[in-house]
Amino acid sequence: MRKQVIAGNWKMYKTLSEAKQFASELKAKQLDTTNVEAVICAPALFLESLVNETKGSFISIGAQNMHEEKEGAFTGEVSGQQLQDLGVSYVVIGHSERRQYFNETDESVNKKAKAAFENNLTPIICVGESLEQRESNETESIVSAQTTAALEGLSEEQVKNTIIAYEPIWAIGTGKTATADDANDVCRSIRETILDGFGEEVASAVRIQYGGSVKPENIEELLSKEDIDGALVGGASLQVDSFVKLLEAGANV
Ligand SMILES: O=C(CO)COP(=O)(O)O
Repeated sequence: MRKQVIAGNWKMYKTLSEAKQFASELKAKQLDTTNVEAVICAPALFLESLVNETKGSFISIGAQNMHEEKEGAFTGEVSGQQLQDLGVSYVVIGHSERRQYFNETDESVNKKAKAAFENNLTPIICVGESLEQRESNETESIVSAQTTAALEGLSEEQVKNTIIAYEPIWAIGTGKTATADDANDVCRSIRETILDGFGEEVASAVRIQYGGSVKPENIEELLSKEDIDGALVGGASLQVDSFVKLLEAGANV
């Protein structure tokens, strides 16, 4: 059975003191995390403090982006090497907000995925269609093309250790969630794309999250589906109580 991954994507929210407060409250919770991985993907500025605050606990820390080069004259950017050195263990790559506002492309996503593995970071690679694409029945072809491009040139072992987050753009921050069956159908099609490219063993190991208005009220149904192995959560990850409920749902699948 694949272990569930519940990751909070804090986006550009919280101050450092709020972030530290969140981590210390969450760490104090008694949670059985045998069947779930808990990840907080925070603004780069908070990563070092959060790694220190959560050391030895069930919580892992992730970044929300990285640059593909190891180092260089790239003002304002953060490298995989720098993240690894801080003790960060996950990195979100190709979030739709970065594709939309910061010119992230399938090609840069692929370069970043490779750089993540070079620095022992687990990539959470985001794919997803717009409302227009969904309405013209292009969802599976778009998502499949994004997945293929993102994973190009990775080894079987690396793909097994990749997390794919299926986030339909129209469901992000809108309160609209894909139905659990629709989300599962797209997650299954992502797994089939991986099966075609990398074979059965890899496809059955890779974890595929759903993201887009996930909250305590809808997570159980989503996680009950065969091909959904966790959630990437924005708004509902910002409060400790709500994040704990999401983790409990993951632990109880
Ligand atoms: O973009 C998301 C997570 O990466 C989803 O955000 P919401 O959960 O706020 O819809």
